Amino acid sequence: MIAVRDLGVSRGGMPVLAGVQFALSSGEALVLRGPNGIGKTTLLRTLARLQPPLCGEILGDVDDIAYAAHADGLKLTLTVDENLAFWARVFGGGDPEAAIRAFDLASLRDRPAGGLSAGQKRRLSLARLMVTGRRLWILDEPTVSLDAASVQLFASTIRSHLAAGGAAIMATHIDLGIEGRVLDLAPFKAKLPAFDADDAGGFL
Ligand SMILES: Nc1ncnc2c1ncn2[C@@H]1O[C@H](COP(=O)(O)OP(=O)(O)OP(=O)(O)O)[C@@H](O)[C@H]1O
Repeated sequence: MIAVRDLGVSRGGMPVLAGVQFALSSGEALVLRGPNGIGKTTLLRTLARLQPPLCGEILGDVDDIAYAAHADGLKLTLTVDENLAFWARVFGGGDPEAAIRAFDLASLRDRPAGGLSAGQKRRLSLARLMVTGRRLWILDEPTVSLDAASVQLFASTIRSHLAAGGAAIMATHIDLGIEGRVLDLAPFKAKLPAFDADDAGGFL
């Protein structure tokens, strides 16, 4: 569903990761691991084509991708129901009622998203993925703000998505109990360009 060859990514003009390679098929999950600042968000944004790669290739259809960033990206004045209906209309995808059930949102359906708690907003944001109908979910720290029960709802949604032929790439520090591969990004840390003292002129 997606394959990456010799990919280099950058942030703020600086190389962050180099030589990243992997391929992911339908039904598979890939978890990105690595310390703070290694480049998980930068890689996910690049895979979602929100920023261009520094070098290398990303193979796969961008229209397969639904991306959920750190920020929840909700329409704060719309209700839970209206948010899901909006995204279902935009993507022409899945069933909002299934998403409401999967993330236990029935009792919140008439509440404006702006009036939800952080964890409730996160549940709505993840429910949104289901109505996109997209096959490849790219998720940045999806469980932030979720309580233990909501983490289980999320894990079970991911399992169903994989079983239905979807795929997921996510950065998370917690073990979701999902069968999947782990990609440690530490070995792909980009080397900074060598410092040339001659170029520093009279500044040293
Ligand atoms: N807005 C920015 N401008 C410039 N550099 C940035 C910016 N945001 C992040 N960086 C730098 O880019 C590098 C990669 O950051 P990134 O957010 O991708 O890491 P991460 O692995 O997702 O980190 P975390 O686990 O803390 O979320 C880091 O060295 C970081 O300092």
